[in-house]
Amino acid sequence: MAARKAAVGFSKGLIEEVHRWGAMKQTGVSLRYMMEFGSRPTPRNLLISAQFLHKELPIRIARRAIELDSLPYGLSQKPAVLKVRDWYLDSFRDLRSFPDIKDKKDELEFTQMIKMIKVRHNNVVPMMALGVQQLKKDLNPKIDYEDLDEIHQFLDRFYMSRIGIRMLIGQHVALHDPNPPPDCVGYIHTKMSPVEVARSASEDARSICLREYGSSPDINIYGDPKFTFPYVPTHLHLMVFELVKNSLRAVQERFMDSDKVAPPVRIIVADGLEDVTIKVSDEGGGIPRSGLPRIFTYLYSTAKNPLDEQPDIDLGTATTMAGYGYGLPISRLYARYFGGDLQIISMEGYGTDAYLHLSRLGDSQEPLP
Ligand SMILES: Nc1ncnc2c1ncn2[C@@H]1O[C@H](COP(=O)(O)OP(=O)(O)OP(=O)(O)O)[C@@H](O)[C@H]1O
Repeated sequence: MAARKAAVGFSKGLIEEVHRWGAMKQTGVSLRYMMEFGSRPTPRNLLISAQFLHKELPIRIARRAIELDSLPYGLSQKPAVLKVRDWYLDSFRDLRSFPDIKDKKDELEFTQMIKMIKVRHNNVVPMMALGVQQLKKDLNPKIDYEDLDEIHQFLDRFYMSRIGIRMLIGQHVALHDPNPPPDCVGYIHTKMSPVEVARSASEDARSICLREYGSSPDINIYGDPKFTFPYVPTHLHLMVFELVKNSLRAVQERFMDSDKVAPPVRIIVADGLEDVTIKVSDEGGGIPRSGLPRIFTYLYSTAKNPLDEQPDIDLGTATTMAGYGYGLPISRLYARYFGGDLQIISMEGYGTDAYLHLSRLGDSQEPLP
């Protein structure tokens, strides 16, 4: 990275520091630990948490900055990717130039700073999507997507790391809330009802479907609404929303011109001892077996990237990832982040079942790419 002209504005010393920190070991945290630690947000614990982040965030960010700079096929040189890389370098510099955190005043200032870092990185996903699109334009039409597996693997690592960084920052910031909602520890709801979250995510997906098509299939949810377990509702909401949106679209497309009534999308919530599993089933015609390997990739999307036309639009408020073809791969990362997983089983000619497994124990460590 040191020799590259693109790293303009960043001193040689800083780039060397990035490499030093990028080689240090990352420390993962489990959901259970975040919950137990966060349940006592005393000034002393907030101080410990800030000191941990002061050391941990630059390590994680440095690794990403280095990787962003060594991507194959010239992806690192795409303007959108350079921009993302610069955001990572800016944040690394901000963190490293912050002095040791010794008291409450330092802690509050540090919290403000990481809050700002989180905002700086809001548009990383669409910006990287733009970079990938710029690359695809160069490589077309001879592109062999199998060769791009390296880029797919990189994006999986990159977005997984981003989920972790944003979780750590968001959690620390949220612990400062003087009046947290009942049963909430930062981002974690200690008594989250998956049925309730599935209901709310379904309603959101349904209203998008209504807006797009003028009508929408029904959604039936089966499961005990009183069953709860500790999880991050925003993560679950995002995953169920993406799955239901896909199902609604498939059913709608299949039945809108037919005189048959569209069959409902069915959501089943099962509470096992190890896993809570949420199945989203539709009769939207399924996915051909030959197409299945593609559905979890970042590189096949045919959707237009809005940034391509208006590079300066504010995506901070836009619906996340709408139309990038990122719904499934990103949802799977969210599931895996806390030790779960996402599987898609299809019956071509009939429909699709998505199995979303969430680990109930909450003691799996963050995956740290
Ligand atoms: N339930 C389903 N039935 C039929 N096809 C599906 C279903 N779920 C996903 N697919 C197929 O998999 C592709 C990838 O889905 P994914 O959610 O990752 O992206 P997308 O829906 O195209 O875009 P985005 O979610 O970003 O708006 C879809 O475009 C669709 O072709």
